[in-house]
Amino acid sequence: MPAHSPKSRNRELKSGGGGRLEFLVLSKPPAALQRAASEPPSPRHRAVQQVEGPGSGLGLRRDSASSSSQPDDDCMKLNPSLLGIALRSLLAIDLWLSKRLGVCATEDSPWGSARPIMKLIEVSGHGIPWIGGTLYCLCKSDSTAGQEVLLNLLLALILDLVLVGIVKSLVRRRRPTHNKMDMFATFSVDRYSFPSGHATRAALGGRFFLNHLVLAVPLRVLVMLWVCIVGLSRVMLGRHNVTDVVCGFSMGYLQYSLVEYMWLSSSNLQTFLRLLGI
Ligand SMILES: CC(C)=CCC/C(C)=C/CC/C(C)=C/COP(=O)(O)O
Repeated sequence: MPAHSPKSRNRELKSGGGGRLEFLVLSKPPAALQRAASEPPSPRHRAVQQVEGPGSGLGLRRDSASSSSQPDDDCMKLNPSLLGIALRSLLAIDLWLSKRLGVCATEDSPWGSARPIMKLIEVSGHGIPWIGGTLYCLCKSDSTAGQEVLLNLLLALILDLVLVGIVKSLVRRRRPTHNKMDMFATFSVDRYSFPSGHATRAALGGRFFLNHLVLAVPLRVLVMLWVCIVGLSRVMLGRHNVTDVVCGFSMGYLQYSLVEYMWLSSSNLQTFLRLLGI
């Protein structure tokens, strides 16, 4: 008998033909399939429906009676895309890895004794010392070149706070469950974790330092090390998942490029300050 005869198709259908069945549905719904749709769901499919809930998009909802009225929509649901599977796998790896790396999440964690030093690193990447420090240096600076760099840094840090706040409130990804929320001076959006504001600031500030300060090689290495340690400490403290930090680094890196692109020269700044009446 040929492999794709109607009888063999029906046999696959009755034996719950798996992925094969999905292709048959995509091409043209045979009469046997429509009959199957009106039959009560098998216990296995009922269980899957309960686990995934409605709208999970995993494609096993073909069994529900209502689905026979919208065959085109069903075709989409029956075939989880490769991208979807890849994203789900990445997310699962991210959660697993972040939990394993969250060794300083509480005092009772395996590396709980290193928590104070991790929190010190957290302070070094916090917005208050960065913005406060830049403002202080700006007041103390007596050269036009220095003022220009510092004012651009200040604007960059403010832009970073705004952009991170916007992305956090759009994505609304919860912080890891093992995180103990004992951070100081947070905004309300900081209950969300994507992207890591410390990581964006570290990448932005690190690039700023490397490009605008004349530093000896050991100091340049130290700056890069600090950026990496800030990122790692976010995951070790349980504040973030790995993807929050990786995306935070990318976002901070891009923000620096944006700041370079929109760089305000000292003459522009003086006009700007005059407009503000300062
Ligand atoms: C000068 C002034 C008003 C600064 C505000 C700085 C401030 C409160 C920034 C928030 C920093 C923060 C807690 C970010 C969250 O970082 P994640 O890495 O946990 O996303």
